[in-house]
Amino acid sequence: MITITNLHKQFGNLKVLNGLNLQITEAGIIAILGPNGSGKTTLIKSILGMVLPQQGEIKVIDSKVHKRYGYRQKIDYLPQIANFPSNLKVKELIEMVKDLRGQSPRDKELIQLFKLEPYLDKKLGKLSGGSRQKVNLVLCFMFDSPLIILDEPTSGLDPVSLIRLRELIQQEKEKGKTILITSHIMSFVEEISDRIIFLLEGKIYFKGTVNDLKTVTGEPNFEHAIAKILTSNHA
Ligand SMILES: Nc1ncnc2c1ncn2[C@@H]1O[C@H](COP(=O)(O)OP(=O)(O)OP(=O)(O)O)[C@@H](O)[C@H]1O
Repeated sequence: MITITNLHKQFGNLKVLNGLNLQITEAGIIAILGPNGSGKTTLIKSILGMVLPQQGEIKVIDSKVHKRYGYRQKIDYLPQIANFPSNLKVKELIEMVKDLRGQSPRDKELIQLFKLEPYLDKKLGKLSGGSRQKVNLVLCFMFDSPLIILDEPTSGLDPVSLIRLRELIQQEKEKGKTILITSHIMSFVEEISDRIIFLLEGKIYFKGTVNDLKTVTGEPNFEHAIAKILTSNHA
């Protein structure tokens, strides 16, 4: 599904990705973890062709991504920060995205799931952070793509919405999709992930299951296992 070879990305003097190699061949839920600033979003944006690396090759669903964007039709993406036009109403934005994408959407079901009906006539600039995130989720899950990339999907959600999101992600996984996800909520990552990828110093430091990480670090608690990697590497 995704093959990344020798990926280098720096912003000015700051080396963020430094010869990163990654292969994702199996479907399922894969969490991309790492400390703040370790390059999770940069990696995701490189996969999406939104960040152009200095060196390296990325293939997604058998297409090389360099300056070709057709493959994005096969990806549903939830950005970490959604810059919605503040004067647009929720329903107007949803309609606009539906027109742009031109695929059959399932917006109604998702609006119901996240209880967004009372907000459809409200302007996006007037919504709370959590409600904006729910709109972001509706836009992302509205289409039926084989690859889903979620950058901090849990951001701002209340516990009930978190449970609904978790169920939704599980349902998408059961359809045989590949789902990449970043989150700083370790309990969410532990519950949902089939595999984790840990980024450190511009490379993949660890790849395996949550249980593999616990074994390798000798820490039965997931949060402590992550902390052990960070403290032993002075990250
Ligand atoms: N467009 C840019 N211009 C300059 N520096 C950038 C740019 N985008 C990212 N960076 C820098 O690259 C580094 C990696 O950023 P990135 O957002 O990929 O990290 P992250 O692992 O997703 O962090 P977080 O956990 O805080 O979301 C950071 O130091 C960031 O400031």
